[in-house]
Amino acid sequence: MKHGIYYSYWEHEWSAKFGPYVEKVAKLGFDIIEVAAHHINEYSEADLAAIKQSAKDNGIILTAGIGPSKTKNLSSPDADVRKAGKAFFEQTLTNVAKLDIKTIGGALHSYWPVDYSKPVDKEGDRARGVEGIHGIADFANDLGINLCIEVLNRFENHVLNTAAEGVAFVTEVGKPNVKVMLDTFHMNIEEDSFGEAIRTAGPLLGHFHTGESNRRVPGVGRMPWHEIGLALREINYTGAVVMEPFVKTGGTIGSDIRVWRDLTNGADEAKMDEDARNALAFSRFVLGG
Ligand SMILES: O=C(CO)[C@H](O)[C@H](O)[C@H](O)CO
Ligand SMILES: [Mn+2]
Repeated sequence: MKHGIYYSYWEHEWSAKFGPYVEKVAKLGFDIIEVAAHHINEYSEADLAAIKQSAKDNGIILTAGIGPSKTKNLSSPDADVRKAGKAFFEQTLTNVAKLDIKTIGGALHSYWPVDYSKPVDKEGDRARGVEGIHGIADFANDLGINLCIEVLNRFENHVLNTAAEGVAFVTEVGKPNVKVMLDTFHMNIEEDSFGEAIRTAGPLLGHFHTGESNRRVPGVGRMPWHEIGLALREINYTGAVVMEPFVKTGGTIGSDIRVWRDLTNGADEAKMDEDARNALAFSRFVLGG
């Protein structure tokens, strides 16, 4: 098991440059940095080459996260949007591969966060989502990338809210590089049992996000970490465990994540770093790896 952190912990915008964080997370002791792929198509070839080299020099693996915008929604009822989504993913995956990234996770099958001022068509969106993911899976596979379909809570997405729904979706897609992704923050809202949800995903679990129920770093709240660690060991999970803390107000990240109060307790960057380092030690101990 390898442990990582989403660099957005320190940032306010998904567009924030992730290059400088490679060295920072290495110094904190992480194995992985997760980067936002939302704006990767704006990086130059030279930028991508430099980041890849920095990861190599620092012994860091990169993974990618993405919340596709409404205009790139693979499950949209509008065929032009689906087409734009496919083109966007092909370009994004091509650039992601330049960083040797083997895992991209998020609401790849839909868009995020969902606009609930419009009527919801769960069945239709799900069917088009299966088709959309099926349509980009081989492209990703040829680049050596796994598509990890994130199960989100009801307030952020309607298509997949439970591990069981994630497993049914991924099974229907039926491609070896399309996997289920779970996140303890979302599971805490939707699942009856953390252990059971992880066992339900079993060998299909491709990526795992962690955070407390208020999205603070693992180890400071009331998440049942021992139960989660036992279940991950039971299914012999050897993939990435990426903590995804969101503690700062402001910017697009603050508003997309609905962070309306300072969850850092006024921490400066040094204290944020220390919190991340402590959360990593806690995660290695309780979850393994
Ligand atoms: O858990 C999440 C959203 O609540 C997601 O992992 C990411 O934050 C989102 O896809 C943006 O990268
Ligand atoms: Mn997540």
